[in-house]
Amino acid sequence: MTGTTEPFGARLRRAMDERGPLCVGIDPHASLLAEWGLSDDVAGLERFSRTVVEAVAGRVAVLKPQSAFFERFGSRGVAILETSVREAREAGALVVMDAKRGDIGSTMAAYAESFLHRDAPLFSDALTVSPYLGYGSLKPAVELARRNGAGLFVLALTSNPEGGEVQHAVRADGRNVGATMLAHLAAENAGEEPLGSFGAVVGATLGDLSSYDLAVNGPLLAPGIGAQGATPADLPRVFGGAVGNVVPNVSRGVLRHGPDVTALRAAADRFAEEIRAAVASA
Ligand SMILES: O=C(O)c1cc(=O)[nH]c(=O)n1[C@@H]1O[C@H](COP(=O)(O)O)[C@@H](O)[C@H]1O
Repeated sequence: MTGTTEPFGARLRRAMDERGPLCVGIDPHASLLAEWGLSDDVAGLERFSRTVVEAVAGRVAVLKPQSAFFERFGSRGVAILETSVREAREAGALVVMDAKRGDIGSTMAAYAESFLHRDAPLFSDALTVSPYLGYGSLKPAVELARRNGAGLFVLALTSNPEGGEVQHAVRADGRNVGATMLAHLAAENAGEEPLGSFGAVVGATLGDLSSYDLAVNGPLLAPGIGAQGATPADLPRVFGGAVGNVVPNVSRGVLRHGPDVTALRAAADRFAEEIRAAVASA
């Protein structure tokens, strides 16, 4: 299969192999707009996003716009998000929309239509979703993603210290909630080659995860490198044998080098090289 009907997992595997697995976040924090000498308004947002796309969309596998920073500006911010998604995809990057959606099934279907329907203005290659209304509540998103060659990243073991109170909670069967989400994803991706389209979010900050079965036959989006303290060198220790399926995300660690396009590119290239070396050493 070719084009957008080819499953996300296959497209992602190819992009990771060709470009390396780095995912750069487009996170236009107000503080970064200020550091870049931009105004905290729609014009500043547009300049910021355009610059990031121009700098890295032609060289990294994945760009991950964080929707909240665009929604902050209302409909005009969302219009810029639409443009960023389109331009990043045109430049050859896959786009993971970081909107962390999650709701009861019927409403989840509408969220899925917003990001995973090919005719939607915000159609993205994949979407981050929260399974904490129950993994089954995500079913409409799973089904629409499958039909459209898109993917999901399900929050399983998040990078923030507060996540443990939910994700480490132990169920009656002795398995914790995060591990349960990983097991659902492994079932979703069973038999898919070269890689399933349903990934987990697993923080790079979490230390040794050897008690978890990370072999979900899908990508593992790993935020936490850079500003949250993890480094590329941590990846083999944290992810063990699953490190080859890890998509490490760096947002502020790259973005703080802007607004100069060359400096942003150089920062992304440095992370990409450190990640390549770390994965190769595993
Ligand atoms: O889903 C995510 O991307 C995500 C999950 C998670 O567990 N932790 C986490 O930091 N993120 C996102 O990853 C990005 C991390 O940004 P930096 O800390 O600046 O690299 C932000 O956009 C977060 O919203």
